[in-house]
Amino acid sequence: MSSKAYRSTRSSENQSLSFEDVVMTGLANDGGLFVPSKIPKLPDTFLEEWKDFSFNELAFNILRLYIEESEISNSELKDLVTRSYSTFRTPEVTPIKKIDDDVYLLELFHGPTYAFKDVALQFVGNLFEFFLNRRNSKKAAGEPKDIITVVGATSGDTGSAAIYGLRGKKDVSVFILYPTGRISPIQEEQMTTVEDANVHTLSVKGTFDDCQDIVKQIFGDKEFNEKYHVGAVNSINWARILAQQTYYFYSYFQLRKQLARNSDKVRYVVPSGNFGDILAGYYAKEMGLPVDKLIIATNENDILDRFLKSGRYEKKSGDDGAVKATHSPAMDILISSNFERLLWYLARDIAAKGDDNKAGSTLNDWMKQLKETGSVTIPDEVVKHARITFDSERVNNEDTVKTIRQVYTTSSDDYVLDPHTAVGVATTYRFIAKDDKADSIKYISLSTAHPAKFSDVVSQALDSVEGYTDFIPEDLKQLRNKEKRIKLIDEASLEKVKNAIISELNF
Ligand SMILES: Cc1ncc(COP(=O)(O)O)c(C=O)c1O
Ligand SMILES: N[C@@H](CCOP(=O)(O)O)C(=O)O
Repeated sequence: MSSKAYRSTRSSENQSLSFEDVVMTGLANDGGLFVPSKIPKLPDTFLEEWKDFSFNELAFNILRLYIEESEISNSELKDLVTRSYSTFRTPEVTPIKKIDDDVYLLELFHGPTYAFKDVALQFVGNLFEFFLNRRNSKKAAGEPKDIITVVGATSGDTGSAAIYGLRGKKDVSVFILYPTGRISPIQEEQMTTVEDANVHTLSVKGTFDDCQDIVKQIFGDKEFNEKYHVGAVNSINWARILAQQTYYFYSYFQLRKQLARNSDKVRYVVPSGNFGDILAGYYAKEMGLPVDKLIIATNENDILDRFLKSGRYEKKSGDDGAVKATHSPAMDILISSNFERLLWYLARDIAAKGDDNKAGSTLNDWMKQLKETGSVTIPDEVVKHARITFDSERVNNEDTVKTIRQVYTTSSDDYVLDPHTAVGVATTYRFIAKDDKADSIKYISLSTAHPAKFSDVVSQALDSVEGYTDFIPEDLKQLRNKEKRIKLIDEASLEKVKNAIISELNF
């Protein structure tokens, strides 16, 4: 099987789907996520040959390993990459920033919506347009055109990044569900002030998990899907995970250049919720990028940290089992959808001894158990295997605030972290405290959003520090003066969301 052919994590039959199929379908109709069963290997010479590549050149080369040339030619792919990253505020797209001798931040917030999601969603927006244009240009006059109705769930950042990636695109409508009152005011303004007629925001009374669940149910609704051609912008869409791999490579080479040596081990620390961002790092490592460890940093919604420590994947948080509202709200998630992709590889390589189809049926059983009982215990040998690559920590609100203050007061340039990034940096410092000093280890901690998006928490951390004044980029400040368009859905109900979508589409 080629690395450019895809299958569902829940299928126990041979499957070989194209990149276009998986991008445009989003979620498999058996409820599984699409994966390339074979992860491509980097060319032997990549460390030397790719080290001076620009962000765009690296992105092109990585994407090429996963997409057939017969689907997207070299010149088309180069054009998609160039257009996607021309919207960033820095030519480096995702620069790294040294905050002390052992810690570097990977700044992923230089795109249009100031969040790491832009790296993938600028590309995904252009991909949807590319595939739709090509399909529609082949239609005879009078034949109905292909359209896509994107339905996404957000805990704050995916929504605006998707909207900015898709606004005004021909034949695309976008519906974004977000939990009422559980996103920051700027995030809400970013999503609801966009005037393009193809953009719709639905504020749903419930949690992010309710919104994500409704989105997945909409994908499973055959009749609705056939009529409206539902598309995904969440990281259930493989193109999101693929595009997020680029910055692991780019940051690795930037670090090597700054250190001017190759001897140190490199670890990535990733503030995690839906497990998409760190999963991109897993692919990069499996492809051959020399990464020592991938470290999951969770807030108090800690399903991932609990899994690595106990082997039990269990949907609960806090004493009452409900999702906690934390200082890093974009990670207030009980079930991490992309974890299923990692479990598939672990099941295939360990429990199913390399058999793709057996891995599909194992995964299906695990996911059924999780749905029916709220938890699943994964076999020991599988968990042990996961621990070779992954480690984890859980960071509470107090430590999040402390870390923002610590980095601001100790950095030479008064550096301000956003609270999600602070969860990662707090985790990084805990690992440094327990490191084996015989080894030289460098940490790249992912900085996933601009602090201005979460100014309440940042103010809580820094208002009492002498000399601190908050900084909000001018374009974000301007949003306050714009009119908001919000449709309230007063219950987390599939029917109510579907009806809202249908009535907006027919308006
Ligand atoms: C700012 C921020 N940091 C971290 C995360 C967690 O990333 P992931 O859901 O890919 O694990 C999110 C949400 O996706 C986010 O918006
Ligand atoms: N934190 C996310 C939640 C959705 O995750 P996704 O990566 O699957 O789109 C957000 O900000 O919306």
